[in-house]
Amino acid sequence: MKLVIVGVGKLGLALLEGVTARGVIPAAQIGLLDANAARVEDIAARTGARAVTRAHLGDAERILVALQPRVFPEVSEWLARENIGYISTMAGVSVATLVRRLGTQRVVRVMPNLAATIGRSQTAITGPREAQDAGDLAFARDLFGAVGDAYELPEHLFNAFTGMSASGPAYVAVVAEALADGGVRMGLPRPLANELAAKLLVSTGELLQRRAHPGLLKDEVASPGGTTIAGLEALEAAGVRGGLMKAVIAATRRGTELGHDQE
Ligand SMILES: NC(=O)C1=CN([C@@H]2O[C@H](COP(=O)(O)OP(=O)(O)OC[C@H]3O[C@@H](n4cnc5c(N)ncnc54)[C@H](OP(=O)(O)O)[C@@H]3O)[C@@H](O)[C@H]2O)C=CC1
Ligand SMILES: O=C(O)[C@@H]1CCC=N1
Repeated sequence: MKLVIVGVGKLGLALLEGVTARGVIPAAQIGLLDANAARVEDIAARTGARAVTRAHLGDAERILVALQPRVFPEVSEWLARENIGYISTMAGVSVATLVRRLGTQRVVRVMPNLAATIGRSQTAITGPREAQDAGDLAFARDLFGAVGDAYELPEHLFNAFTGMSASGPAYVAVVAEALADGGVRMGLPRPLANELAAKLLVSTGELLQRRAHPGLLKDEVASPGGTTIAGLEALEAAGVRGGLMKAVIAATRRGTELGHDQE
């Protein structure tokens, strides 16, 4: 097997779907291992990947660890194998901790996001020299490059990347929900409001990619004395900018805490 995914939860499944949809690795060469065996059997039947047990782990070329950080100390006791490269998506868990608990330098720390499922993840990647020499870093670059954009990032920036980009879909979903709530408050039917909110985020994202600065788009929309500037005034009064900045700061700090917990 080219890859075994250990922990087929929300992210593990998103990666599996993204990878198999793009044919990066044939589904039959991907193993799946999770605490919930029935769920994995289901996913295996649906995707063509193989449900495996701990006994199969030695057959893997590489293992992708997509577990919650809190279970890693216990799982690492049976996960460690010789001659296997590991790729970890666990928030906060450092390369040093991975190396110590897995007993190998062949570790790659990555931080994708749920958009992997549609091939639009932004994934940070780092790893030590041994992971580079063994081809593990190149493997991760190819894998995550196939399900979005891969960025090699110094490890000291990983928690900031996590707090902004990996947690980001949740913040943006809250923005979408709140916009739709505003529309409903002003009389729009809920299905229409939800659809408009989702489309606004997609179209605005595409417009932003064409402009040098988000402020330019904001200025083009806001007419003097018009509706938008009145809305923007309300946003500033509610402290929305500071709130979003604080969300990234809090999530980054939480990443640091999670890392200390698993050392
Ligand atoms: N969700 C996201 O958007 C992102 C998550 N991450 C990181 O990826 C990791 C996974 O996140 P996410 O997918 O959301 O988490 P989930 O809780 O959805 O997935 C973890 C999976 O691991 C399973 N599991 C728990 N204990 C064991 C065990 N002992 N052996 C095998 N499987 C086990 C869980 O089963 P059960 O539910 O039955 O306990 C679950 O299916 C986390 O470390 C997170 O920090 C990184 C980027 C984005
Ligand atoms: O909330 C979390 O801890 C994980 C890491 C980034 C996104 N989800």
